[in-house]
Amino acid sequence: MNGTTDQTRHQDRVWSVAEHLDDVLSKIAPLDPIELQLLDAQGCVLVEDITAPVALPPFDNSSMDGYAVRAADVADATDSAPVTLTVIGDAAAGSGELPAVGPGQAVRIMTGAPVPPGAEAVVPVEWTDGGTGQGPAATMRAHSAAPQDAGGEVRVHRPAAAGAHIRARGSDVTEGEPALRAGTVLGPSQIGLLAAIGRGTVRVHPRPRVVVLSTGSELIQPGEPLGPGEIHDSNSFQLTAAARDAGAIAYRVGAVADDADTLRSTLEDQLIRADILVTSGGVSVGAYDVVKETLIALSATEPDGSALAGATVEFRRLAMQPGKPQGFGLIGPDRIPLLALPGNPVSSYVSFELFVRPAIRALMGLPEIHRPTTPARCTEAVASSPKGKRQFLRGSYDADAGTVTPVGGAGSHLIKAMAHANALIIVPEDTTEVPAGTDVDVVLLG
Ligand SMILES: Nc1nc2c(c(=O)[nH]1)N[C@H]1C(S)=C(S)[C@@H](COP(=O)(O)OP(=O)(O)OC[C@H]3O[C@@H](n4cnc5c(N)ncnc54)[C@H](O)[C@@H]3O)O[C@H]1N2
Ligand code: MOO
Repeated sequence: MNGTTDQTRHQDRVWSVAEHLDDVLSKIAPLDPIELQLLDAQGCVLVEDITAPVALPPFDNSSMDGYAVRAADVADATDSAPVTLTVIGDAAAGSGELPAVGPGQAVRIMTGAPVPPGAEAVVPVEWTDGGTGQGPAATMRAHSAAPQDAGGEVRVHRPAAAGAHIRARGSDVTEGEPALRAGTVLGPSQIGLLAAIGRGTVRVHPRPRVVVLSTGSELIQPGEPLGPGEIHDSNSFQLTAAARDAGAIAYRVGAVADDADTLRSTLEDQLIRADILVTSGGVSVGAYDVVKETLIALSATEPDGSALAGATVEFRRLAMQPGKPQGFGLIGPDRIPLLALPGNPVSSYVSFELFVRPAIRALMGLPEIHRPTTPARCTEAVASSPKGKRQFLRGSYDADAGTVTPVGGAGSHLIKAMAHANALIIVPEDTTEVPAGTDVDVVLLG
């Protein structure tokens, strides 16, 4: 295959945003499931149906601090004629051995403690004198200060029907019941349920490991002083943060100089820990666009067992602004997806949001892979938008007002405007201006 001719043919064609996205997603499937500890599985998609091996609650227990009693004993209790019961002991949460409650007896019981045999109801402490003999109590006295309250007598001022203030075994989950279905995204409450039914680990699609690599000989690590012509590497930070935000485990590789050998060896080194590779810069038509040069060369090489030969990365122009030049393909023996994003900071971030984020979420098997889009009234006019390109302008979306206001201009170097925006305003391909007050679609950035 003649790689250069092939690439030239692809460069003649302009791809729509949807075509490029479809191409990326068509080559991505959810990662093979693995067994993870509960907290490591947060945000991941369950791949197994989970059946509860135990009932929840596992035993009848009290929902109040009070006294476990026989219902008939307290049926006639009133403020003016309290019923006096003999306290035969305490049932605290975690109590294993419980005294049996006979006629005329009560067990002092704490919230969550098992209901002792013989008891049918719990009378809250506020409906009793708490063992003090001094009228209705507000609380129990601490066991350390008043150990005698675990015995003696209690006066009950109100009746409690059978079952009152008792949480029945299995009233939440019955043993053998389906607890969670495969496909569930594990949030805090799902993780809580899994823990409650005793699961320590679960099978999920793991979070993808995303390696972010910026390129450019002008790039300096933040914190270091700049020399002539140099700028700080912001893309690798922004993209790594975006990868994390999308749900990935992200690794940031410091900026690689515009040198083919360095780029090749860095890619080789990074492949081992990547489920997806993201590069920024070097994809345009300049004389030092090393990402494009290197990956086209590797894609023109037949697979030969070496780490990078036989890659299938294509470079193409998209009908969008920012983000026109893009590269995408598979690389390495494990056919790792690589997305080569343009270097302009807004271009790389917008490209990430549109193409890399859905790819990460597809690798996780998530049901929702795209950012939500909503209509909004544009408060200001957009004087011009390039014909034939879908433009993504930075915007400030106001959910209460249902409006969006453009932030900064269209320039793909406007880092501050991006940082002050919370949405992308979509100006369709066939729209060249947007009068103030027009309804537009906006992508909500979180
Ligand atoms: N003759 C043409 N020139 C350009 C075209 C074109 O069609 N014809 N396309 C323009 C468009 S659109 C874009 S987008 C850029 C893409 O360029 P590259 O991907 O090759 O990116 P670089 O040249 O490496 O950098 C562009 C710009 O962004 C700055 N940059 C790069 N990396 C970082 C980083 N990690 N952190 C912060 N800033 C970064 C870089 O210094 C440049 O200013 O090409 C246009 N040119
Ligand atoms: O995509 Mo370039 O992204 O228009 O600056």
